[in-house]
Parts: sequence; C-alpha cells; structure tokens
Amino acid sequence: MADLAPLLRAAEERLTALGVEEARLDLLYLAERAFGITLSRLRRADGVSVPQSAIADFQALVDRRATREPVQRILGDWEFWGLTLALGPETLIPRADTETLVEAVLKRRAERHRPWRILDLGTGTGAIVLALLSEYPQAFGVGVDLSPDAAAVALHNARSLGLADRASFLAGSWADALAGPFDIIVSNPPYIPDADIAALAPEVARFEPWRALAGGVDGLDPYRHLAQALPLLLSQGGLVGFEHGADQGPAVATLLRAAGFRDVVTLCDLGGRDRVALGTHPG
Ligand SMILES: C[S@@+](CC[C@H](N)C(=O)[O-])C[C@H]1O[C@@H](n2cnc3c(N)ncnc32)[C@H](O)[C@@H]1O
Repeated sequence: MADLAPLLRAAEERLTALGVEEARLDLLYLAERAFGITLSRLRRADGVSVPQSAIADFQALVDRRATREPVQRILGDWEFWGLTLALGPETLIPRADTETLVEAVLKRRAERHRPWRILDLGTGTGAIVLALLSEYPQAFGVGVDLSPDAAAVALHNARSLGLADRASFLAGSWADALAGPFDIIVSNPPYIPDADIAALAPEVARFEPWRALAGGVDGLDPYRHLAQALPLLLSQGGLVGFEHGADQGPAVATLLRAAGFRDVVTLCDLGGRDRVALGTHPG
C-alpha cells in the first residue's frame, strides 16, 4: 500500500504547471476511478492508502489529462441533470449551463403528466431530451444529430436510463427528415464563430468535435436555419427553446421574433450570462 496524499500533490503540481485549471478536482475524479475510493473520502486524502498495483492505472489517467484531454472524456461518462451519460468521440461533453434550458422548459410547460411530443435538434449524448423525458413521464422524445455515432450514443444512454421506450434517435441534418408536429422543440446547436475555435482552451479546441462547436462566421448560422424551419414543425402554441452563446441573446431573440415567434424571452445561466432563448409559435 502507498500514501495517496503525496501522489496527488505531485500530480497536481504537474498538471497545474501545464496550465490545467482546477487540477485537484480532476485528480480526485481520476483517483476515484483508478482506486475505487469515493470522492467524499478522497477529499480528505490524508491517511488514505492505495494499493501499489493500481498506481500505474492512476498515472496513466494523469498522463492523459496532461495532454489536456478533458477529465470527462478520460472517464467516458458525465452527469447531466442527475443522469449519467456515456460520451463518444462525436458527442459534446454535456455542460451544466445547458441545464438552464431544461429548467426553463420545465417552468414554461409545467404540466408534468401531459404526453408532450419533444424534439431535440443536435442531440449529442441525448442530454436535453433525456433530461426532459426523465421529468415528463408520459412524453415521447426524438433526438436528431448530424453524426450517426452521436445518435447511437444517445440511444445507448436512453437504454441505460430506462427511457428507450419513449425515445427515438436518428441521424440527419436538423429537422429535414421530420414532419412534426412537436409541442416542444429544443436545441443547443453549435454556436462558436468558426474563427474563434482555435483560441479556445485545448480541452475544447482539440478534444470537442468541430461540428459540435462551429456555428459559421458569426456563430449564428444554425439559429438562422432553425428559426425558419421550426414554425412548420410546431403544434399550435408550441414552445421552442435554444441555448446560445453569452453574447448572442439579442441576435437570437431577434431571429425568433422575425420568424413569427411570440413571448420571446432571454434567460441567464447560473453565472448571470445570457444563455437561453424561449418563444412560442401561434401555428
Ligand atoms: C453544442 S452540441 C450539443 C449537444 C447536446 N445537445 C448537448 O447539449 O450537450 C451541438 C450538436 O449539434 C450537432 N449538429 C451539428 N450540425 C448539425 C446538423 N446540421 N443537424 C443535426 N445536428 C447537428 C453536433 O453533432 C452536436 O452533437
């Protein structure tokens, strides 16, 4: 057996020197995986001993983090809305900010037992639609992604969460293959201006799929397309909810209003930044 505290200290110094932010927390997640010790026990690392045989596994995970691979990708799964979601090379890591969109939809459509028909465009891991299905027990959800591999990961997640009998996932471009009507349409499309991607943190620029990030010259291409396409797919009074970048609130709201959406509002994430646009369509 070996003392964990000095191992963690050395790894933290190494990762911090390489520019990794919050290295300590990442290391606790990696240690939890390598040593099978709970996070709460690891937070008080003094006095924790670990088997010599697992130290090489831990160091291998730290080596991966040292290349700036995100801890979520190293672990292979991540939590969103209390649900554990598997990740794949083609899926974005689900972000806590995206829970703002889930929360906003739940507030606007508070009847939990209605058989809502939900569409999630650019579904990735299925995070948004699966979170909504977990809250609406009678709802049915469709998730679409341009990446067939992402759609397969989302289906896998639906199965492991016991939601697959109310969810369907397909590969395609936005809603081009769909007719509707849907009561709720959500999307967290790619919204980073193409030219800005290279300057993002290496965890994002090098390890997130390009097609999950790149939103065209100004980052707004997907909203332009979706604002035009979605009115035809929504039921009367149907709700649309978009996640967007912190500086895109006014532009996305303007696109929605121009496409005939009403009651358009912009909502902030937990950091107080514009993050979500909601609107309804008269049909
Ligand atoms: C920002 S990620 C969001 C993933 C997931 N919804 C989430 O919130 O974690 C955007 C997703 O849109 C998908 N995507 C990009 N272009 C698309 C298109 N034309 N049609 C459908 N999906 C697209 C990407 O593959 C990616 O999974």
